[in-house]
Amino acid sequence: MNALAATSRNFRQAARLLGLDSKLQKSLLIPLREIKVECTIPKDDGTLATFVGFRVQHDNSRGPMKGGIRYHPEVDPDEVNALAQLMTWKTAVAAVPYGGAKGGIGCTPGELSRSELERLTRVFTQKIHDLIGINTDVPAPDMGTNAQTMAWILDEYSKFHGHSPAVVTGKPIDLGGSLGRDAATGRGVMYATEALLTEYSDHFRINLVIQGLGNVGSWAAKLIHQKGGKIVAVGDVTGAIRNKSGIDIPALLKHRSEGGSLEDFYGAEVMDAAELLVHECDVLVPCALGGVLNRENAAEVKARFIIEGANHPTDTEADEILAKKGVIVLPDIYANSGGVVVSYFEWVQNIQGFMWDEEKVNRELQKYMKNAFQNIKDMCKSQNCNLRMGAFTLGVNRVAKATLLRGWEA
Ligand SMILES: NC(=O)C1=CN([C@@H]2O[C@H](COP(=O)(O)OP(=O)(O)OC[C@H]3O[C@@H](n4cnc5c(N)ncnc54)[C@H](OP(=O)(O)O)[C@@H]3O)[C@@H](O)[C@H]2O)C=CC1
Ligand SMILES: O=C(O)CCC(=O)C(=O)O
Repeated sequence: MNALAATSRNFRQAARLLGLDSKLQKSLLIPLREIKVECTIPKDDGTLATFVGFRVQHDNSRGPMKGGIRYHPEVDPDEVNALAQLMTWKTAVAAVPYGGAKGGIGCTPGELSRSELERLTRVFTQKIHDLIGINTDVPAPDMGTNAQTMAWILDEYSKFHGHSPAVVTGKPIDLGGSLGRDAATGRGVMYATEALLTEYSDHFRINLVIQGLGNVGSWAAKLIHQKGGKIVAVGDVTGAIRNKSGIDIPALLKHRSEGGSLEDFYGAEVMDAAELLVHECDVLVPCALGGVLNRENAAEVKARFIIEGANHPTDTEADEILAKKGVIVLPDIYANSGGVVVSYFEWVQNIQGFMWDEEKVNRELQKYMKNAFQNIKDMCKSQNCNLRMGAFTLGVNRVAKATLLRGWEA
């Protein structure tokens, strides 16, 4: 079952629990708009290269649509559709006044030069500029994109519409970005882990495994390590390493920032990357691709808890296998919502023309994460369901309410 089928299935299950009628279900499920554009750029060697870009705007009943832009070879319409839908439920779970969207370009960013990436981003922005905007759809970074990508979108968009910092979030601080946004998704993962462990276990005196050391994974690793969590194995696209006494995360991140690879890090031993997700640990934190937990490996997972830093890391079959094993899964639409929460703070700061200090950003983020966790738990209790369904029913219910309040008059 692909990500779209799985996400839609979770939606339908939540809608049934909530007793939503079938017409409303249909209206909530079908995206408001799907955009597909051809992006041709001259490469540095003078030859042309054509890429396909997507933006799916799923729902705007609670506010402007919001979601990242991904640059990855596996970006396809179904995946972007699923990720846009997840954003609709995520913004509702987080209680930020947004709908959901997601975009992406099918490309391998590592194979493009900086100037090729800039040209590609500008061409994509030219093709979608009249469909995004401060009050319509506000992009942000996702896999393969970063603050620099947002700066190029902001610059290109502003050529058509005048200086518009609030059209993207996750941009550089010097262009109106928010303090704390770069760390926000990883920090949110840390707060989510803390909330779950406080509920079920012995706080941060536990062993963790983290997959992905990009924006989300590296910040999550750093902040969880600071809290006393022992990270016994990590992996990225090149492989994985382990150390049962705990990896020195600051040293590892410094080593990587200086161009070092996992393989040549002295403080851990290289392990088979395929074993990472089934490595002995208490908490598994996938922070890379979708669908990494599936029927091939779910039965072998040793963790008691899974914190979904990535979007849709656990496919439907894995979800069922893990539930039977008693593994508790903290779902993506809550666990990685710290990014969009601080994106909301960034957008608010841009509109107010006022900058918050980082302490306020982090304090507010913690408040949002705590409230959402409590709301999910309440939903789990009233619906007698697991955390994923608790989050889905919470999000879907809020979007359904907003949709009904707006009315159906043509
Ligand atoms: N950025 C954000 O604010 C948010 C991101 N997310 C989700 O978090 C996940 C990660 O995003 P983000 O950190 O931004 O992305 P990045 O591009 O910054 O990092 C991705 C990481 O995943 C690793 N990776 C890629 N492919 C594989 C693979 N096959 N096996 C193992 N590791 C792999 C990369 O390895 P390498 O370092 O070697 O390239 C990198 O460490 C995505 O699912 C994204 O949708 C969710 C909410 C917000
Ligand atoms: O910060 C944002 O607007 C969205 C981040 C994102 O794409 C996500 O939460 O998956």
